[in-house]
Parts: sequence; structure tokens; C-alpha cells
Amino acid sequence: MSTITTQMRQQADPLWQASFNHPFIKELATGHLPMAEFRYYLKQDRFYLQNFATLHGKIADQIDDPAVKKFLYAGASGLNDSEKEVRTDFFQQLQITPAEIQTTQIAPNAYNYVSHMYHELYVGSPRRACAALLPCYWLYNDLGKRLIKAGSPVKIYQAFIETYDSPEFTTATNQMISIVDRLAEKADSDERGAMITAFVRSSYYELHFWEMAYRQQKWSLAN
Ligand SMILES: Cc1ncc(C[n+]2csc(CCO)c2C)c(N)n1
Repeated sequence: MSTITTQMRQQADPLWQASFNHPFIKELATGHLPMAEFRYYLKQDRFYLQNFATLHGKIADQIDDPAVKKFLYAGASGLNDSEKEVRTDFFQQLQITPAEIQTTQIAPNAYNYVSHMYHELYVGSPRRACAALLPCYWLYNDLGKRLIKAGSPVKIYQAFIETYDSPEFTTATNQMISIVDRLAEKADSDERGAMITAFVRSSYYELHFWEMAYRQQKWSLAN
């Protein structure tokens, strides 16, 4: 029997391929991505990252396994250091001020993605919530490894790519993959199925996060 994370990755593959081929990613690499779209992404991602850290803590509260608890509490205390530093830097470079952040409306896909993760924890289980967190690490690590080969001619895009290719981030990703595999060992087949669904749905929201930024999505039909 293959591991649950292998099954997850296989089932989500069409969504992952669509992320790798999304114009936001392609243009990030060529340097043609309009800065307005990257700024939009960063502002929406701020909301995502804050909730992502909060969720780590809330899941850790409910998990028994001490090693998993420790990993999640570390994630709750903030993002990994390089990601945090790089984001502060980006906001300064692009002059995204606290006032601009305050007046930013959270867009539908960012809201839906975060809501999905809370749903997995509070209506589902801590195991399902961990499965929902995994594409965040894993997809970005895969993207980092792919994009680093050619890099980007735009300095800030290159810095963004480098964050996700670092050895620390690869280690964290591998730890999270092992955690999900371990949590699945004691789950029955319904729960395992629900974990896979949670992972595939997060992969969908990851894909639509690029689309959201590329289209500068709003709460209206006209875009
Ligand atoms: C929509 C979205 N998905 C994933 C990440 C990447 N990411 C966010 S938190 C974290 C864990 C450790 O820092 C990682 C890898 C992102 N930035 N935005």
C-alpha cells in the first residue's frame, strides 16, 4: 500500500500541474508578471499567513503526539524566519503601508481557503486539518525547486523563489509530509478518505490563489 501522501499527491496532480503552468507562475519566472498583481498577492497572502500560523496553534492544542505538537507550535509562533524577513522586506520595497493593509478587502479565494482549513479542524478533525495544511508547504517547496533552476530576472521575484527552495524549508516540508503519513496510520478508511479530500481541496485553493491574484479578484461578477 502506498503512503497516504503519495495518494494525495497523485490525486491532486492535475491541480498541481495547473499551478506549475499558471500564468502568474510563468510570468513570475520570466519577469513579466505585473507588479500590481504581485502586490495584490502579497496583501492577500498576509491574511492567509496570519491564519495559517493561528491554525498551527489550534491544531497543536488538539494533537496528542508530542513530536507533532512541537512542530505545530513552532509553526504557530510565526512563519519560518526567512519567510517572515523576506515578507517584511517586500512590503517595504513595494511601499505597502499599514494604512493600505488596513483598507485591503480580503478577496473571495483567500477567504475561502482559510475557511476551508478552519472547517477541516472544527467540523473535521486535527488529522484532516494537518492534511489541509500540507499543500501549502509541499506545493511551494516543489515550485521553489522548479523555479530556482532558471530563476527570475526581477530581483523581488527571485527573492520570493529563493524562500521556498531553502534547505530549512525543504526540511520543514519533509517533516510535514511525515506527520501526515504518521497521523493517517491510526485513521480508519473514512478518515483517510476525508484527509485526502482535504488535501485535494487545499490544492484547488492554492491554484485559485494564483488565479485570484492574476485577475485581482473582487466580490463582484465584473472583474
Ligand atoms: C497561499 C499560500 N500558500 C502557501 C504559502 C507558503 N507558506 C505559507 S506558510 C508556510 C509554512 C512555513 O513558513 C508556507 C510554506 C503561502 N505563502 N501562501
